[in-house]
Amino acid sequence: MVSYYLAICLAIYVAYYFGSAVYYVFFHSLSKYPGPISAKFSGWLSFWHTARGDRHVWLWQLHEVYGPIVRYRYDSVVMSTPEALRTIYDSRANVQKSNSYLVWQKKAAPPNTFSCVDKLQHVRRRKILNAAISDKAIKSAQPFVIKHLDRWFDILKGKGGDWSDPRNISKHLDNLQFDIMAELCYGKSFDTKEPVDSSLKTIPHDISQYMWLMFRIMNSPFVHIWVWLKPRGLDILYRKIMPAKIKNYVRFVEKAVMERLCQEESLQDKGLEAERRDMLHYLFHAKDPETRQRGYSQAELVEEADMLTVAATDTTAGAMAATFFYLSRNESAYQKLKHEVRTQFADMEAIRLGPQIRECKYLQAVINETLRMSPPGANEFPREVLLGGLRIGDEYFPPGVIIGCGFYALFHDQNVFGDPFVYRPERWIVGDGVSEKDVADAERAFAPFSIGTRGCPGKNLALMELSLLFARLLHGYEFRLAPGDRTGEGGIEMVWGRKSHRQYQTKDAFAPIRDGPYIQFAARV
Ligand code: HEM
Repeated sequence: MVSYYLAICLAIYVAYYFGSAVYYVFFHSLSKYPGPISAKFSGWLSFWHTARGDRHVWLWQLHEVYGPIVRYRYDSVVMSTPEALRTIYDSRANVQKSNSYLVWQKKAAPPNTFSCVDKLQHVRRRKILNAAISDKAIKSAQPFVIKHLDRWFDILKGKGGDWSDPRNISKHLDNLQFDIMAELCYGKSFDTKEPVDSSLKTIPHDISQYMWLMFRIMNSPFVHIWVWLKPRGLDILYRKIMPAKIKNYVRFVEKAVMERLCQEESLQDKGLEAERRDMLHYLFHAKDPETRQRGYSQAELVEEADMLTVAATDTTAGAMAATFFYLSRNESAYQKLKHEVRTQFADMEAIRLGPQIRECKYLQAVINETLRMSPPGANEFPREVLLGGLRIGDEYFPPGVIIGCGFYALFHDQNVFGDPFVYRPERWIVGDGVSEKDVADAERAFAPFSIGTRGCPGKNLALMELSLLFARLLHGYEFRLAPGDRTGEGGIEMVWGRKSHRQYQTKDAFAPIRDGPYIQFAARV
């Protein structure tokens, strides 16, 4: 009897699956768009590439085969034109983050700024966050950043004029960036970069693993069920079965933030000014622009500080690792950058935010070109079209459709960049065969921090860190690729789009999962 009912259930399920497949392939509003046949009625192909870590490359391949608009899931399309980029992520676009972002919320409430989907709720949260990561806050963060950078150079450099042992730069940068963000967000230096054993050393790695897991869930065919179950017991269950390391980390963050908040509260009660002006200080004092009351409750502060650390660690450390990869393989770029910083600044002390560093055009070009070749945010940042629909050029997308622009794919579009797999910082500087129009066209197709109200609030902090790191390093030290190292390179045996040994290969987990290159350091002689 049981097997009879099971057979009926299975038959209903199979009939439903085939019925909906026919609907999605032939009658859905996206059926006119090209794409792989299995992607037209399911999400499994997208999930398969997510699980392999090559989803960003796969989206690029799809555009190469099918053109600028591709249906890559039954309910989703990607576009790879500058116009699509500028329309979809514009503040006024009639879209919101897709519901799949809800997988990133640890608890249903309070949501953090990143995973908040509701547009109105996000506007309020974002205004408060902008006040906390203002230019003033970034300037106050500078001494903390410099302190960590200089100590990091000191740890990595060799003795005298000798080259140091080869260092896996990804691992060292994870620890550097985590120390910087912990100092800014939790008000504590965790010193995971120090050459001593510490149980905290693996935390950046644990954060990457957490992102890798969540990104796979976000792009899985069962994401809607996951999101539905979250407030219905899944969050509690997930917290229980969370890997011990992540659990420890979450507890650790809560404790650190609470301690720091107590300090701020006690100073406020005594009417004293805080000496430490880290990001947590600004988050604590951030006001809701409408009510003029404190912007965050304690629970929201913990959530926001944690979110900032996660959002900042792998993205910025990934961009730094990629810059090491490209500079250590491009002698001319390395020499030009070294020449620029050594002529622009009399000594390392002078290397700070300000007009002098803004004049380092080659430094900015190196950063741009790295973020183009290896964008830390490489996916298509999916958006749901809202009531009223969305028009992009001649295309109309009805409400409910998911739309995005694959950042990696667009930044490697041959129509815009000509030689997209070649590392050429010069493409960002007018002169030497590069016209103003060339630079303007490239800039229009390039937004590694995204744009609009959901663009990255940490952009200036990340750019400050990248500029200070490479300007100070090349002023006071030398570095080179460890002889024979090939870690992180593409290769002929890899999939189409990963074949160049001069491109840094990463796995997309919303932020990049990476390894190498191995770098040697020496003091300037
Ligand atoms: C090179 C480094 C970085 C890159 C390339 C980058 C890129 C991005 C991109 C593309 C987005 C949009 C994501 C989306 O639409 O889903 C984003 C959002 C965000 N980023 Fe960054 N980011 C970087 C560093 C940082 C840093 C240092 C912080 C914090 C201090 C940060 C905090 C955030 C937050 C909070 C959001 C969500 C904003 C919102 O939804 O309103 N990021 N970032």
